[in-house]
Amino acid sequence: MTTIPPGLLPEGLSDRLPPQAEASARLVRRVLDTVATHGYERVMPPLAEFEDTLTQRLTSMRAQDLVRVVDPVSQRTLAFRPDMTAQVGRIAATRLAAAPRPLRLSYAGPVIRQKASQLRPEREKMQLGAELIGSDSVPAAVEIVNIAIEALQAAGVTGITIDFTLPDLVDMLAAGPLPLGGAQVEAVRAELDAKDAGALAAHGPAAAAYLPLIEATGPFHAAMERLEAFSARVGGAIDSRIAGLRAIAKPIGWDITLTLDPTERHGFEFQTWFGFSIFAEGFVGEIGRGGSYAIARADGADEPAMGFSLYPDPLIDAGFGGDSPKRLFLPLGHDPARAAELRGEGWHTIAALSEGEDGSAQRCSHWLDGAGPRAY
Ligand SMILES: N[C@@H](Cc1c[nH]c[nH+]1)C(=O)O
Repeated sequence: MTTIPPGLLPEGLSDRLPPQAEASARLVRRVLDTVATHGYERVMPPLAEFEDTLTQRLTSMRAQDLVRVVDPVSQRTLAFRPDMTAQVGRIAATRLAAAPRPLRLSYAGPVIRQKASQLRPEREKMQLGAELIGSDSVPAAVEIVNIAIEALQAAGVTGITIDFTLPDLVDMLAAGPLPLGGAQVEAVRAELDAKDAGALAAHGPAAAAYLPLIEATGPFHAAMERLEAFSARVGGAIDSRIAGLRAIAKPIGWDITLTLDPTERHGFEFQTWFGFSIFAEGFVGEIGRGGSYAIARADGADEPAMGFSLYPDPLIDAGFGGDSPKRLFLPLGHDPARAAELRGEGWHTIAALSEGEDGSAQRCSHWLDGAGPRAY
């Protein structure tokens, strides 16, 4: 058997080093502190759990996305969590089943997927977020979207774009005013994903009726007008969804760019009537996502919920939040009380352990010369 070099990690798993590890922790702290001010209390589910309990709560959690291991203790298959929302749902449906609703919970931690995405090679990602359990109403969506924005802004993220979507729109239309056969639904969804008008029309007149949805994409207000015109043509079938989207958009600040992609479903496998993606200027791919969904309760009923998750790793990789504090070298024999004061003022101190140490080699910009810091 060949030995594995000590520095080699499995594909898609990596170390975070200084200063990014601290930048990541700081961003997580700021986001969670902000959501806590809105009453969201933190839960810490385990990194792995029984595969069955992880996949039961959210219908879209497909077993093939999971990294699985056989637990030598229980002899059962365990899976690493690919998304903490499912775990929060399990907690809400079991241990906190009797807690008053709406229940507001927050979380942060690594999640692991079997396959990396097309945009990023990592299989382990930091995920953090908030879930509002007990409602999937428009006011719940307003709360969740605005807290997501506030938390990102408090962490220093600028140039935020929110892209709204209606994840179950095609299903709803296919079951109502624009009927489609079983196989046709999938074909229409695929062509809408590809925004391929020609291919959509080629599936026949029933499919072609969905063409205006391709046009109802882009900057929010113009796209909403096209969606309204479409709704009028199908007997006002999606008027209530449109009113919901308008109500959610209304309180969002002018500094946020809003867009609409009503049939976007990538990443919205379990969301119901409302979904949104979060982008930050200069970063490829989403940095967050959220929406409405249903949690399966122990009694078989579904409980409505609304939430968001952030994936801040792309921001951290790009150096976001990496502003390192000033480092001060403390020579042997320094005044510990003065050093404590300076730490209180924001310095990070690096204390000499032996004679002859060089503070600048420890990346210190200053050293403690008597009572005050002096630059190298
Ligand atoms: N956890 C979901 C987003 C979400 C949170 N709550 C509802 N939806 C995701 O990462 O795709």
